Amino acid sequence: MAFKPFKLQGNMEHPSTVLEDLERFVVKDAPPTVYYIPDFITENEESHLLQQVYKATKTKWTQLSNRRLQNWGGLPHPKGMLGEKLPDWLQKYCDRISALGTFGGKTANHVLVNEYNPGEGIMPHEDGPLYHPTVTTISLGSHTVLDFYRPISAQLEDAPQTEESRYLLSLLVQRRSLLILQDDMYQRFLHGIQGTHQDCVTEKVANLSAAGSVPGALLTRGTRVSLTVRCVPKVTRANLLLGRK
Ligand SMILES: O=C(O)CCC(=O)C(=O)O
Ligand SMILES: [Fe+2]
Repeated sequence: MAFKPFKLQGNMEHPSTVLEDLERFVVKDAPPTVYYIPDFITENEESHLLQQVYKATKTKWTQLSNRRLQNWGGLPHPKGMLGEKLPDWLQKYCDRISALGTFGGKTANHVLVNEYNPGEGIMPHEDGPLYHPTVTTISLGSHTVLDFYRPISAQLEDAPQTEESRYLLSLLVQRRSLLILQDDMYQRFLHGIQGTHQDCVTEKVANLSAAGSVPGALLTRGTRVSLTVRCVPKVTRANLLLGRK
């Protein structure tokens, strides 16, 4: 496939118009709603973003058992996030993604940077209620496969629910793509990434053709850095926390 960077002029004054433009990127074989936009950023932007991520001081990283992360914008909290100004290199992408109408006219103010080495992943989880129910992800450096699961249900039958039995579908997320999850794919289903070195592409990958792959393909993972761009609607200012006007 010829390399054609994604072009879509976002317009914050008419976010719904732009969401209509996004319709051609809807993944139809998945529950509502997944938008998968290949080549959302150029190769130059990808290397620039990776440079910025790796410029951060060592203390900016939090090492977890199966990945490491940087948190930008503040720590989301039920009582409100104490907002921190985003660096320009992240603000630019928050603005660009928000201009697509993804956050209902609001602007993203929070970015989680996750780094996964081959063999690393993230347990199935929900992103929860602290965010506007939309998650958008830019992938850098390598593809990954994101797996979706039905929630554990209160059941009357006796069959135990395994991760395998709850498995719904997968999305192949290529480097430089933008993934947008909303509605049931945000609110209802869980998502996770298996800690493997290679992905075998199956028919359960709902965005096969958009991601330029075929069933049976074997994809070797490199180090992937993801930028998870979200909007935390409830933000507090330091003064408010200190009881000042
Ligand atoms: O790296 C990804 O694409 C997923 C990250 C994720 O699920 C999260 O940060 O909540
Ligand atoms: Fe998540």
